[in-house]
Amino acid sequence: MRALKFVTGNPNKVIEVNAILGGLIPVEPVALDLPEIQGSLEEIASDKCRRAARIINGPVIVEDSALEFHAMNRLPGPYIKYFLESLGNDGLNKLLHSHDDKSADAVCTFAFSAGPEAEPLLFQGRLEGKIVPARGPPVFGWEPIFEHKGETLAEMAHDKKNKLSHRYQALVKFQEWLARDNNRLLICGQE
Ligand SMILES: O=c1nc[nH]c2c1ncn2[C@H]1C[C@H](O)[C@@H](COP(=O)(O)OP(=O)(O)OP(=O)(O)O)O1
Ligand SMILES: [Mg+2]
Repeated sequence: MRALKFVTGNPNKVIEVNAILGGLIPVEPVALDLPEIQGSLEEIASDKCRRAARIINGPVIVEDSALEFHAMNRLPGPYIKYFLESLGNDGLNKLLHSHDDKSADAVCTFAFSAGPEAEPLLFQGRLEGKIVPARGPPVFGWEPIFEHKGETLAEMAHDKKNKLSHRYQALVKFQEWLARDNNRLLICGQE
């Protein structure tokens, strides 16, 4: 089977995507941190995917992750990476100090393109939670401050995160699409 290229600068995403897809299709990471436009989650993921398809010149996936604070009209949203780099998990908590509503959504938008001429297809997943002072190992991004049903993502066992996360929800939709028609065969060829 041909491997499907996954263009991302984030090794933690690669680990999770491989764990979630569990060998259904072979995924080959391409370590590139592509530029990201401003816009809706869908516009950002589609644009990143078009850039990736031009570079790879063949089938490719990318994903964009957002963190939406309900009290802040869903900001930082797709700009969470820069907020996290500038403010840290502690600073992200402080943004919500004056708000009673600490609820937040983690959103993952996967985009697949068959090649440079093709329009990207989008698969989005969402996980509800709330922003709390950091708990658990600070290994991956904002995991320590995103609590879902009493546990932060950093405290949660990896197996468990990978069966309920925003990334999992998005990949369920991608797997449904792969299972339809001959889509998987089209991308990966014969076994
Ligand atoms: O499950 C997650 N749990 C905790 N943190 C997470 C998660 N997923 C993404 N993150 C962080 C990484 C980055 O700080 C930001 C998303 O930004 P985002 O542009 O999508 O990721 P990135 O630039 O690291 O990699 P890429 O090259 O695929 O764009 O949220
Ligand atoms: Mg990025």
